[in-house]
Amino acid sequence: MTNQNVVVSDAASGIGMAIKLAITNSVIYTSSAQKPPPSPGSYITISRKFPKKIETIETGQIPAASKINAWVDSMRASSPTHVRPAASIPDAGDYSSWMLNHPSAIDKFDQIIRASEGKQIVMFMDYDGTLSPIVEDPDKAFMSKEMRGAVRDAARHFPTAIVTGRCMDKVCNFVRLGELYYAGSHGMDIKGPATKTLKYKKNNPPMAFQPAKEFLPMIDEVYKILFEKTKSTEGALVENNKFCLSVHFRCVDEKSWAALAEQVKLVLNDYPKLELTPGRKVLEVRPAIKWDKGKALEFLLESLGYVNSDDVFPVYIGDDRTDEDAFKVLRNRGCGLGIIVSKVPKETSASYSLQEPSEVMWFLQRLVEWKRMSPRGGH
Ligand SMILES: O=P(O)(O)OC[C@H]1O[C@H](O[C@H]2O[C@H](CO)[C@@H](O)[C@H](O)[C@H]2O)[C@H](O)[C@@H](O)[C@@H]1O
Repeated sequence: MTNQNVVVSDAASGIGMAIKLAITNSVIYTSSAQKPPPSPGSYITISRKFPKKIETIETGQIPAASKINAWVDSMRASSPTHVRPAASIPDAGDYSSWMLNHPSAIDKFDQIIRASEGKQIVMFMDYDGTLSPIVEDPDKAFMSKEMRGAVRDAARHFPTAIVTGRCMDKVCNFVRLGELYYAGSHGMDIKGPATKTLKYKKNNPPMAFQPAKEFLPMIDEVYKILFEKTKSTEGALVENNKFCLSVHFRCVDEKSWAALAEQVKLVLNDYPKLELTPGRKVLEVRPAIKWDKGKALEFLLESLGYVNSDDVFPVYIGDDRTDEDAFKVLRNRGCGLGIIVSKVPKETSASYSLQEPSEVMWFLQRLVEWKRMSPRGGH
């Protein structure tokens, strides 16, 4: 284990202790020794539970062929267009028994509302495959006007965050709603709403957090190398998501997947501080630090002042493997719930399911309608 990638440090430690994070140019200093002079209004006070430092993860060396095959299988399995026999999904069982364990969040809407009683609902949503349908060209993954309206309405009543693998600029361009919290690059680029005052909160202090800032030059370097190495593979696409990269396989002939994955891994062998994770017909290159969508969810909850699990009911909706980190956090905290967006049985820590983005929209609309009708009139 190496500590070279530590970007957050804290002279004082202690669970649940209130600290002040000084935000300067999106760098967070948590030790008074390192802090630049305070400027008014540039602090957020959060009750912290975070590690003193964000540790790196050992990524190991050249993977065996079995690992490449596992990635390829995983990418194939998470494809919505790939028809698979239920028996090929380990431990998932068939669809109906899977649905017993992960019932529709629409069918169980009343049950969900009862569970949230007396608590502040906080909405977390993934972008691709959750708010926008999966399409071949990542630059054309637009969300519909109706979906934008549903998310806007949700944000009027509940703190609402988008947690995505996309870089901040891209997701903001797609969503175009200033009243949301955003966690781009798989939670490695967090910012609060541009809108000054929201209904559910009197003050919205400026918020920003970039725990992998020091990886920027490395990510840029690897982007250029991967771009060069993969350009001869028809259909391959490397997307720069600022703190992460996505190598897209969706338009590559499946027969070439293993070779492409091998090529990517060979490049990564020279960068042990980066790791590879499979997604929906994509291999994600990420800094090997202990920070993910689950940590981003915890950070946002605590920044919003919801330290106590009894006061808050976080709802996280997502469709991808990277969303599992957030589902696990909710499961372990024993508060709120995870909703997986999937038409097929999947191994998941989510407790409910929705089939596709149109159902996500419906769920959001129903939630807003319920809030409007509730006795406290949307508070
Ligand atoms: O965390 P997310 O918001 O789900 O982002 C994960 C990746 O999503 C995008 O890729 C996926 O959607 C594309 C557009 O529909 C699709 O072409 C691709 O096959 C999917 O993997 C995005 O392009 C990636 O950068 C994100 O990391």
